[in-house]
Amino acid sequence: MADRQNSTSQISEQTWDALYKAAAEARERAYAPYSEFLVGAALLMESGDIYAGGNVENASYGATICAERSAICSAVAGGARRASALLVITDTEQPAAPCGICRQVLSEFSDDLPIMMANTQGQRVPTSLDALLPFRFGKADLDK
Ligand SMILES: O=c1ccn([C@H]2C[C@H](O)[C@@H](CO)O2)c(=O)[nH]1
Ligand SMILES: [Zn+2]
Repeated sequence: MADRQNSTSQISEQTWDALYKAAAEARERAYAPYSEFLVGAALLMESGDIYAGGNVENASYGATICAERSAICSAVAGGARRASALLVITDTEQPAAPCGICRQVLSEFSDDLPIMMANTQGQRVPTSLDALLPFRFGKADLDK
């Protein structure tokens, strides 16, 4: 298993800055009229391209799509598959972590994924998918 604390250091500060900017812009465009909790996410893909997304809520609350999954859908639609880094931004005192559903969806498109949890004040907390989702269920588990 990859280093739980420091996989974010594999990504340059310049790249994290680019991801922060993309995620913050996507957050501004999030559609969250019900919770008014705007979230932005930006993914660096192995291609080098960055894809971002905001949360997209629905009057049928359970149909809501989180920012992280919105970014994944955008990346897949753009032809990208493997993710190298994720930054998530919220307007909270402490940066918030991706929800459980998003952790599972991110797992489909990455091995260990360096993750930066950020807030609009500019705080950044490093973590990784290995730390947030140990003992993952994946494609290999479907082999009978
Ligand atoms: O990691 C998370 C957690 C929540 N949300 C969204 C879903 C919903 O629109 C709002 C409140 O839960 O925040 C995300 O986008 N990502
Ligand atoms: Zn989520």
